[in-house]
Amino acid sequence: MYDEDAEDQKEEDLELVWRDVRFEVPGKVILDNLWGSASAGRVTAIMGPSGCGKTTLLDFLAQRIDTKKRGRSVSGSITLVGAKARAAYVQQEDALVGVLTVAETLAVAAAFAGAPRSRADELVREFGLESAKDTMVGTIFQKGISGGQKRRLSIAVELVARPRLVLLDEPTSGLDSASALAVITQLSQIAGAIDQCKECKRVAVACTLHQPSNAVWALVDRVCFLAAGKLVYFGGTQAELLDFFNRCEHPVPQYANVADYVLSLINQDFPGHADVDEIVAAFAFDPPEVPPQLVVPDVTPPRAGGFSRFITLCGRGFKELSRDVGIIGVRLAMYTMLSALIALMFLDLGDKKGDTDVNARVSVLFYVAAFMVFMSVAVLPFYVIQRAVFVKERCNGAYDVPEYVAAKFVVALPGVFLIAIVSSVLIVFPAKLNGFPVYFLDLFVSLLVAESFMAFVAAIVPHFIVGIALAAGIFGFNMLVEGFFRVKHDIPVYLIWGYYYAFHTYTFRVFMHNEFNPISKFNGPQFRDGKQVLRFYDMGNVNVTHDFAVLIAWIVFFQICYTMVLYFYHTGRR
Ligand SMILES: Nc1ncnc2c1ncn2[C@@H]1O[C@H](COP(=O)(O)OP(=O)(O)OP(=O)(O)O)[C@@H](O)[C@H]1O
Repeated sequence: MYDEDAEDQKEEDLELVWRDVRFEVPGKVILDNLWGSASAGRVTAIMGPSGCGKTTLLDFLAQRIDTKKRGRSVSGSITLVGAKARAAYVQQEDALVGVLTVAETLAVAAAFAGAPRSRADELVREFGLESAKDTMVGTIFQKGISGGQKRRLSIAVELVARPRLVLLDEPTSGLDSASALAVITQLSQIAGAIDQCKECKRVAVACTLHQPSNAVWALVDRVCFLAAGKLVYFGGTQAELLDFFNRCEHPVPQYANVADYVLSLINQDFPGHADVDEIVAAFAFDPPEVPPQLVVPDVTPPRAGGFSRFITLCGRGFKELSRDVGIIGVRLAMYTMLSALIALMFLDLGDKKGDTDVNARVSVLFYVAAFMVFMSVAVLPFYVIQRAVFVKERCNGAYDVPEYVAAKFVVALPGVFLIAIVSSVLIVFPAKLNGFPVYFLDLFVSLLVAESFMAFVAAIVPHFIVGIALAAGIFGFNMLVEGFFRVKHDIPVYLIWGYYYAFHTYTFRVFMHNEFNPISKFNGPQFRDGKQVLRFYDMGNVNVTHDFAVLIAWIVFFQICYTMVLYFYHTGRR
């Protein structure tokens, strides 16, 4: 976005000017030679009927259009005149961490930005969020603050770093008229730096708006009306506007809501609209001359150091983990219940030495390697839900991809450890299986592979339902070829690659080796000792260290894939 050069910080006001903006996708011109500006101290509204290109224009101004996509043509200039400035973009959808309170959300935003904690308290007051300060934002399990409070919080989060240019997409969408007025009043005050601190400077605010009430309209200083991607009007909201529509022979009726009137004139989706092309042509207005200095490189917003951002991410992640029953509580309950049932099913198995007991041991180990690992799919929806927050924060420059991935991995460790230890204790001791430490470590590392795989899958799928289907399919295949249903030398040659590729194979082999290698005697006619069982399953030469190394390599591989997908595909550019 827009850069701030501290050395060159000028005191004068700034103005963002856009000219000749054109955006075309195959078969459609979405923005057609638009111009306009947003200047400090003013609220500029971008308005027009649904689908006219408001969000696209805002995305263009925020440099969030993916110009490299095939078939697209994007042109036009954005010029920042006057002081160099830092920009903030508030997207239409609220992407907030549900289990944090309002105060915590702002404190985390302040920590990412390297701003003092007092800045968070200031914003709580400025945005009228004091009564909801200690209330959670809200999750699918727990109702939190209201929609209006969420909107205000989303805006406040982006203002932590005191941007000089604020772009907002539909800041009043879904709000009742009183809340909408409160939000625009706040933005108007920020624009004019009214009642603000002495280091506050005037701010340029540009936002898209739908149907403003008269009270909201009175707070808008300039308006840019669009229709089907074309500029219908840009200028003041009072005499200048009335004058223009008078000249076009569409005078605004006395006492009418001006915005409603203009919107109904230019909305070509319904009958009763004016000849929009005529109005567009009538708006023959020369764009203002723009001084030559251009300041539009990518912005790196002010932020704390990399390690500090990583610590903030870990702190927030642990809070999420401890508060969101869905992430770990439900999974822990599932694993505990299932492990207890396994223990009941295979009670004292270690004391029994018949052939059917060999079968029971192999079965329980296969079941744990296959199904207990499979249950990791439960975490996938949470990764997908968290993605929206990641994209917003990354796009707004709060942190970079590597620290996010590293923090997510660190945060996952205690939960996976807890699940693995609870499950291992509940199964190994009642069933009297061998080698608790290796059994536990195998389950722990395998669950981490599955967790890393889920993170990767969650990053590549459009929706978690697709992710669950994809992960279930791949896990199903892995189970098929891991050496239980058919021992390695019986797997058809065209599927043997699956045996080596499936990480389940290595989990199962370590379990088997750990269980059967120490058993010196079986009573059955088929098996005399554990080594014979291992040979039967083509696992006589298993090297536990090698298999652990393969599992760890899978963790690293999936984490790298996860990082790459986030880096290249979740840029926030549309
Ligand atoms: N990448 C794209 N490819 C194809 N069409 C697009 C693309 N981006 C936007 N559009 C189309 O361009 C038009 C303008 O979209 P935009 O979201 O900017 O409208 P809007 O004015 O913000 O609408 P609303 O008020 O309903 O949110 C829409 O018809 C949309 O479908």
